[in-house]
Amino acid sequence: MGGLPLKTINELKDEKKAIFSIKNLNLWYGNDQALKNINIDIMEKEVTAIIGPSGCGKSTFIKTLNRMVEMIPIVKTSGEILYHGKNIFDKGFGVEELRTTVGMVFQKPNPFPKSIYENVVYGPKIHGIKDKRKLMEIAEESLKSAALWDEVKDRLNDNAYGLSGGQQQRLCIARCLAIQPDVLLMDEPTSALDPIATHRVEGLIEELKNHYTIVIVTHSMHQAARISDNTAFFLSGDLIEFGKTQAIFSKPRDKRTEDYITGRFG
Ligand SMILES: Nc1ncnc2c1ncn2[C@@H]1O[C@H](COP(=O)(O)OP(=O)(O)OP(=O)(O)O)[C@@H](O)[C@H]1O
Repeated sequence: MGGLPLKTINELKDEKKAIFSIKNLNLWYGNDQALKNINIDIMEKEVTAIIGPSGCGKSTFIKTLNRMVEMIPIVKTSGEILYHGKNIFDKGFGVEELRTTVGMVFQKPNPFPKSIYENVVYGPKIHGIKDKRKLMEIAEESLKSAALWDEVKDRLNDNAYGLSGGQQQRLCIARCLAIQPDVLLMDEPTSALDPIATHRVEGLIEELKNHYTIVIVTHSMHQAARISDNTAFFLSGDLIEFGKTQAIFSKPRDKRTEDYITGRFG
């Protein structure tokens, strides 16, 4: 019987799907255009790094993915962002749900002024989980996934502000994981951390990508090269180049990308 040729394992591996498909995305703050006709696919269970000089639109771009940027009243957008095939800008699209499944970790760790435990179970409690045993299970699992459990298991009721910066950032990651997101947006998550804490969070990101899709804004070329699968280089609101990180860093197609990654500007 005839039929389609069997696919090799490598071909099957390459068949990851796009979680986000961004099509002709434009964004303005008042009259100033910050994103210009962006087209990019964010692939499932891969790390996509967003790089580029200060003010090029990196943060704006990732905050558009969970529609957080629209909290700023002067923001206008055009184009489409398909999330699992549905346009997030469509009327009736569930923004609250989007912000649950697309979690965000910020530059500076921002735990709540509550205990370590309460920080992690905050989201699940809001989503109606009341059972104490279930909440404890979620806390343990999330803290383990964020590689923090061993350091905090004996002091879950201590205030989160007593943790180091690196621990606070991993706690914020645990807080995101507790509501079972499928995407993690990270806006320079290690810029406020020392090299050892940075190393731990980078190791954690490599581990997390087995389960989650990650988009990370970074100013560190080394970090982008070390931890990402794909890299997007932005300049003045334009997406100059996007592709496999290895290719971008070894053979950039655009002279401007090359100048940026070799430190000639930015
Ligand atoms: N709330 C705002 N109101 C008006 N303009 C803004 C606002 N936020 C950002 N912008 C402008 O949009 C452009 C892109 O800013 P954005 O913060 O996205 O850049 P970035 O690449 O993340 O910069 P950085 O690396 O310095 O964090 C800049 O010109 C910035 O001044």
